[in-house]
Amino acid sequence: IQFKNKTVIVKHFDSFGPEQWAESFPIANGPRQSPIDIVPTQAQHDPSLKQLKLKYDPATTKDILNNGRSFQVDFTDDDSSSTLAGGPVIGIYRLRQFHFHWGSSDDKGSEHTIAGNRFPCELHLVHWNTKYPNFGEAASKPDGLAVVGVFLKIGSANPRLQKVLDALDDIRSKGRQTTFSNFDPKTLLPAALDFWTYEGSLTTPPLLESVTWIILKDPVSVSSAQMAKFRSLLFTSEGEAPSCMVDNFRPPQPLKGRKVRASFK
Ligand SMILES: CCCCCCc1ccc(S(N)(=O)=O)cc1
Ligand SMILES: [Zn+2]
Repeated sequence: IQFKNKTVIVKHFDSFGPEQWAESFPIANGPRQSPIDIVPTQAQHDPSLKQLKLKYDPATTKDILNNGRSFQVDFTDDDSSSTLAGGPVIGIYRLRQFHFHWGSSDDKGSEHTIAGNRFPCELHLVHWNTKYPNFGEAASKPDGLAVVGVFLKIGSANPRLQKVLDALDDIRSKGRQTTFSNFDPKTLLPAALDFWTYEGSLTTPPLLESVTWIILKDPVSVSSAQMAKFRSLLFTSEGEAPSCMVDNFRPPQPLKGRKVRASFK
């Protein structure tokens, strides 16, 4: 908030897109920002990368929330019932939440792109390193977070998404939250867990450079009708002039010399 000749200028991230974030978060122009454009021919196959080990317990599902930027399904993370290990990471990372990014039309929406190709939607499964006491602490460490990214491409309706999409009616507006239980995020993943990996950041403020990104090569399907359901959410709270929650993706950022490794040939 700035006071200028007695008028108040209030800046919210939500009403200021990615181009303005650097004003409040200089790290927006940092050396390891996300997302990036992945160029498969320039990724280096690393045979030393381990197999990705994802172990999710549906009983850790806590709730589903519209946070005004996306919607997320939260998981209890006070024990290691739902974890990520192997792949590029050392140690055990606990699942905290998953959320999505999508466009106002099917030709855009993903944050990462593949050789310039955009997908209509991208799923992020957010995990934190158990060498730190909690998510908030981990979020500020260079090896604190690991996010698995999954592309969604237009095709047949995805039955695995339906339980999530059916809950959206209860969380249309910012700040709305409802119970959500017994969900296995593994059902949202493709059959093969081949991935690209690189060191990056959160893709929304505070843009902290604490994320080991693990982007799955194979997309999962979503139908255009299901995409319309995502677009029925609102950025705005009840009582505010409604604004459809669409285009909540940050565009690709400069690679700045980083190497992208592939787990597959
Ligand atoms: C100390 C508070 C940090 C809150 C960080 C919330 C957040 C989580 C994941 C992502 S994303 N899109 O990179 O997966 C962005 C933001
Ligand atoms: Zn995200």
